[in-house]
Amino acid sequence: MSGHKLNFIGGEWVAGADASPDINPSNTHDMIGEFSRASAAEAESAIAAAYEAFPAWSRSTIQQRHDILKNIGDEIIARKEELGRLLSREEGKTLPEGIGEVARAGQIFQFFAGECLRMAGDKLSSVRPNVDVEITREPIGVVGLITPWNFPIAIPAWKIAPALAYGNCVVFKPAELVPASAHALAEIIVRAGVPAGVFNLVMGRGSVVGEAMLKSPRIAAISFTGSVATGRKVAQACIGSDPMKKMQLEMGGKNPLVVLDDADIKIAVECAVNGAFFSTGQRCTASSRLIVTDGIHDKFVDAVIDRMKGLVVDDALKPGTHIGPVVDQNQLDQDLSYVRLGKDEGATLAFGGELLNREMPGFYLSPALFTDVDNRMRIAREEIFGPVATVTRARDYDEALAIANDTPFGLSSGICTTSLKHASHFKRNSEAGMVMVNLPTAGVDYHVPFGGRKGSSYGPREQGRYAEEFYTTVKTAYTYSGT
Ligand SMILES: NC(=O)C1=CN([C@@H]2O[C@H](COP(=O)(O)OP(=O)(O)OC[C@H]3O[C@@H](n4cnc5c(N)ncnc54)[C@H](OP(=O)(O)O)[C@@H]3O)[C@@H](O)[C@H]2O)C=CC1
Ligand SMILES: O=C(O)CCC(=O)C(=O)O
Repeated sequence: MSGHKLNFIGGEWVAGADASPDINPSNTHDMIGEFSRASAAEAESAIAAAYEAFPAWSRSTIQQRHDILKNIGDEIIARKEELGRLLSREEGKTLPEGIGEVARAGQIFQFFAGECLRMAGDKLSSVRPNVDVEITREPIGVVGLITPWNFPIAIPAWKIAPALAYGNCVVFKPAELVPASAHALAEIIVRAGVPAGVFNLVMGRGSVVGEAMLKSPRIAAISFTGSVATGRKVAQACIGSDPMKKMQLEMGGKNPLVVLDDADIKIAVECAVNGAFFSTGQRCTASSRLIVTDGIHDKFVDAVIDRMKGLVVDDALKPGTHIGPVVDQNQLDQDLSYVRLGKDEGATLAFGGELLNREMPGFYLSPALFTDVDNRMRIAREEIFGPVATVTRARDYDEALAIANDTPFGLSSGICTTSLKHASHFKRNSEAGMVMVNLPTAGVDYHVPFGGRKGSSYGPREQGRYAEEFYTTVKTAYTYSGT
């Protein structure tokens, strides 16, 4: 196991029980490196180290926390090209997307550096005489952060940065598919001067490391992003543990983009293609359901297909690539099985959905567009998490809105229209946590809340100043000052 990258536990870089290879999905002959895989016992020592470090870190000054987070953010931004290349090599999003994601991670750390200084409480009069009431926020303790593979640095950043900013200690378990970005981030965090035990990186399997975190009574809260199935397991474990854990779950989406007759067609096509297929459709905010009114339907579908014909699917690092490979064989199998299912369900595969050969072996799939899709079909209800989108025809705005809301999910939604009346009505009546007007459903700002409703999310919002709701606990103090 010599030469493999190590976990960071209690202030030390330590080898795991074994190691696993990190493979480039654009070229499966390219191994990025080998990364330690922790055992349950190693996960427990990370939790113990975090638990021990918590009393001192929770009392650290806001200046200390600010400086550490700012240093982290500054280094990430200064190295965005190099780190973006690493991210694109291991996850398969294009190089501009990889660099953009790294820059966003840096901005998130810088934002939360500022938030340390802005932490505030409330001072109120009591309903009783000579009594004052103070409401303050305190850190919650050790937080376990479990992240997915599709945003290998931005999602860890938007969990780690607020966790540290508000005085919590962190045990971070990245997805096994993307350890290189997580490890690079950990090196930066360590270099920025975080005291021993405050931040711990525990790479390894969800079923081993993740489960150990869920079982531990020393972890006060879990923030998870990933699939609905795993999210449910996390929720059950958090409720079942003693004491119960606070939890924040970000799960899937089946996000509608409504296109009305009066839409600017160029904007609508760009929103659809970007939202559905960029980042290989592997975004929980992807516009996987296009809901199009009668008058524009045929013109819109033709224009989207024309645009899709010009999309270059190739090696993520190659200049000119618009869409990189699918992340791995499992996800590719899932995407292909939904393409088969769509045809079996009676939808029309209007474009794509084919395996592609490129110079090197990788998981290449042409983006797929289904038309004649009934919203009851499984391809319109279940998250596919690949470059596969459906088009459903609607009579008018009212029917389009009803179809948009008819889903078990509620993460993001969008509408393309030039009508202020319809845009305003949609913003008020869309059953989603994030609503976009003439913008793709994916691609969000880093300083405002992120999260959804229904089956998409559970618990307080992530990101922006709303993040403090999850990463702090409220204390109400009463003082009697005498007569
Ligand atoms: N909403 C979103 O942003 C995402 C949704 N997905 C959806 O999930 C599907 C499967 O992707 P997958 O990566 O397997 O998603 P998972 O939900 O399984 O993985 C997300 C994270 O949870 C960890 N994990 C897995 N099992 C457990 C467990 N029992 N206890 C604690 N942690 C666990 C994973 O670890 P490890 O991977 O190391 O085993 C990973 O770090 C995708 O096809 C897509 O539909 C996936 C990613 C992101
Ligand atoms: O759309 C975005 O910018 C973020 C998407 C995301 O967080 C996700 O897919 O998990």
